[in-house]
Amino acid sequence: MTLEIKQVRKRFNQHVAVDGISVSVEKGNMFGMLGANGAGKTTTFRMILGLLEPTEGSITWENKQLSYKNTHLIGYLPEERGLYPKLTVRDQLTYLGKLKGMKVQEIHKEIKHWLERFQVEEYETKKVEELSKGNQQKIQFIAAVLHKPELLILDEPFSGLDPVNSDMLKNAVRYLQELGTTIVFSSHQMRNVEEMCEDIIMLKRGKAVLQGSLTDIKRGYGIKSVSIHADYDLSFLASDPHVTNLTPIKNGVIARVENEEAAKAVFARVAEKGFVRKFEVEEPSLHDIFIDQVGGGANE
Ligand SMILES: Nc1ncnc2c1ncn2[C@@H]1O[C@H](COP(=O)(O)OP(=O)(O)OP(=O)(O)O)[C@@H](O)[C@H]1O
Repeated sequence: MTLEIKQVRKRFNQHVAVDGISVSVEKGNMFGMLGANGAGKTTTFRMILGLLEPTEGSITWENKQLSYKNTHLIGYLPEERGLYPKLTVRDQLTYLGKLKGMKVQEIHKEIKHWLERFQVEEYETKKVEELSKGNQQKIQFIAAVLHKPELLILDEPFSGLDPVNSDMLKNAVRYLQELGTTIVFSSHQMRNVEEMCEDIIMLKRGKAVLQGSLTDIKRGYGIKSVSIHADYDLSFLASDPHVTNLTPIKNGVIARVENEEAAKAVFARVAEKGFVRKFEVEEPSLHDIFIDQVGGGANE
């Protein structure tokens, strides 16, 4: 394991923001941290970065205690973006690269590479304040990865980006993962997490309510979504004891059931009524699981 968070608690006066979480992330993995607003994600990131001290527990990177002095190892895209508006993109990135101990020549090589990758070469000599919000976000991302960190922490990296820029950033994150970077990110957009992460933790008021491989979580999660198409009215399923929620769709319904046994019982019922055109049991989406576990707050 590379990043090891063991039984970490963080208390602010009487308020427990993170309540005994343990997380292990292997080298080169992409790990998703989920939770509603105020669940404790940013506090956990700040503890990983050594900006906050855990009240209890430990955080290690390759078995060594992490501290703010390890910043060359870590890249961080904070949730609250902050660049110097009056500086040009090149001066800004050069300044930040120097803080990470990079040589100017190396910094300029990396700046060129990243500006080209993000198709914003023409902004190199522009002031940050002249850039759109989405383009500022790309620059801030570059600032986080310029020094080729081993561990990359991204707090809501895709928020506020249009679909094209969001894909561009996702590809950049995948590219860094291929180079061996360990990546931890938070997102309220469940689809992004489904697309990108192998393992996740879902926090609720500082506690882990779900944790592990995304595939196992989905497979093992009781609730299933059943898509049913038939030529007759399926609204009678709304009162079926096995159906917890029924949504009409074109040509049929989506029924939520607790488990496979319930799905079988529903199938028997609809088959009894007549010909079933489609009966498909799907794993729940991460969005469904989030709503079920955390009770709202996922922005899709
Ligand atoms: N410095 C602080 N002092 C006191 N309370 C704090 C401090 N920082 C965070 N908290 C509290 O800790 C809890 C967790 O906050 P945190 O910012 O970690 O949540 P989050 O999961 O990142 O939320 P969001 O999705 O809104 O960014 C919140 O209740 C917050 O008010």
